[in-house]
Amino acid sequence: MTDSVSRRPADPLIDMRGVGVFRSRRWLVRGVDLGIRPGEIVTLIGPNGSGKTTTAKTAVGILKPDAGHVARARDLVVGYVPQKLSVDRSLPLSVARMMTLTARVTARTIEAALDKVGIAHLAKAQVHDLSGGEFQRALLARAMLRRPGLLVLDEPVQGVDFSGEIALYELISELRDSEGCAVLLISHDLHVVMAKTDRVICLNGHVCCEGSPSSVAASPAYRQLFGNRAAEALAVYRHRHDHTHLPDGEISYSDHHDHHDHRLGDGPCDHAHGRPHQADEAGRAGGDDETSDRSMEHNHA
Ligand SMILES: Nc1ncnc2c1ncn2[C@@H]1O[C@H](COP(=O)(O)OP(=O)(O)OP(=O)(O)O)[C@@H](O)[C@H]1O
Repeated sequence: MTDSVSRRPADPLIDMRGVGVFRSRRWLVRGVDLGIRPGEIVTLIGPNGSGKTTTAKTAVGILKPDAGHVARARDLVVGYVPQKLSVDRSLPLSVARMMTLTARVTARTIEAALDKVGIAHLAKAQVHDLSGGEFQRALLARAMLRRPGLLVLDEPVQGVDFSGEIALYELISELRDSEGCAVLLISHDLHVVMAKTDRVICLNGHVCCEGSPSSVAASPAYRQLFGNRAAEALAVYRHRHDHTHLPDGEISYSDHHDHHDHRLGDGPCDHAHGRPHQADEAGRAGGDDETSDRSMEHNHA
């Protein structure tokens, strides 16, 4: 069920409760709670196929949930940059022209939008000549033309090298500040993206855990993994995986709770009640740690 609600300033832009998406006789995601407030940067992380794109698409209304409830602010404008884009980069197409494919805008508006993302000088360049980072910036500029209240970026650093990744995340954070939009980011990059993220949600068919990156970045375990230099600029998220994913999408908890109740909230996470794990202020998550194992694989620092 999907609702649209009129919004007071503090209300969430998106509020998903117990959302499930069922396709091809299985739950792609199940029991997902996700809230996005105005101006917030929320990052969805998780392994391939863990349901990040499915969750984001359901959040913005591209997919209809088969269970649960999604409420969206009635006046919400979404700028969505998908993971795969239908722009054929081999066709002759200038950057400025690409900007007009999804919106009727003046040359001046295009120039201003490209300027905001630092590629005003590339307006006449061919899309197929752009570097990975420049292309992502052009896509960002295009999405911003709608003046979105929520910018959704599915893997925005594809084809971008490590220093380009950092610059792009910085740009996303600057855009949030200058344009006042919330951002929903999807990323594999556990370590880089989180320095610019307010809240991280780890997905694996359901919400495994969530928390603030700063609490995690302060963790001694993180410094041990990535070193002090990395800790200053980057952050990683650790969590205790204390449950088993059953084939039917249900979650079995080691503490005998065989159904889950993954409520989003600001308070501490109580695993005894089957809620997603939340790192404490010192970033201690304890237990076995598959997320930080993955983050080690992604560490280019
Ligand atoms: N329409 C569909 N019908 C059946 N299965 C689907 C459909 N869409 C996605 N899936 C499957 O659902 C799972 C979750 O897909 P999704 O794209 O949401 O994952 P993801 O976490 O974004 O993955 P990645 O990091 O690889 O992009 C995958 O196993 C995918 O193959």
